[in-house]
Amino acid sequence: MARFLIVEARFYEHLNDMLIAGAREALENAGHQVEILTVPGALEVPGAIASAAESGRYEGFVALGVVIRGETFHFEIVAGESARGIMALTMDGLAVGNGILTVENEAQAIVRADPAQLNKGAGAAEAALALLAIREKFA
Ligand SMILES: Nc1c(NC[C@H](O)[C@H](O)[C@H](O)CO)[nH]c(=O)[nH]c1=O
Ligand SMILES: CC(=O)[C@@H](O)COP(=O)(O)O
Repeated sequence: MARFLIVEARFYEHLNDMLIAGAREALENAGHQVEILTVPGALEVPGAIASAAESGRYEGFVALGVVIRGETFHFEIVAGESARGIMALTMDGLAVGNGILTVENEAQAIVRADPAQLNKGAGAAEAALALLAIREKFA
């Protein structure tokens, strides 16, 4: 049993609830413990994971959120920088699955977040599980 922290950017509540449901189910079905930490937006996710990792309380992390393209360049900043921050944590050796959707519209997000459709929350949880297994293999 490992302890996982889901860090969710609660920018689009209804979409996040679906991502969380998928991720939680995947982790709990695999026998792991899950806690949830909520931050305002995708840009806060990497920093929150970094702070939680310092506590030493968690073996793995799942980043969840939705970034939907608006009218300005802001989309590129939020989507790119959140992914860059999460990748930096991964390269530092943390087991982090990235389930922050970066989409053109809400319809694309629903298909991807819905556990009955593409279930990207579970996909991110499975990625975190895979990285944790690799960490343990080379420990
Ligand atoms: N536009 C979206 C954001 N923007 C907010 C930022 O993530 C951040 O919270 C703010 O700039 C304060 O630092 N966040 C999302 O998760 N999704 C979006 O579509
Ligand atoms: C992440 C975004 O791009 C979005 O929410 C911001 O929208 P806008 O570019 O229309 O200000």
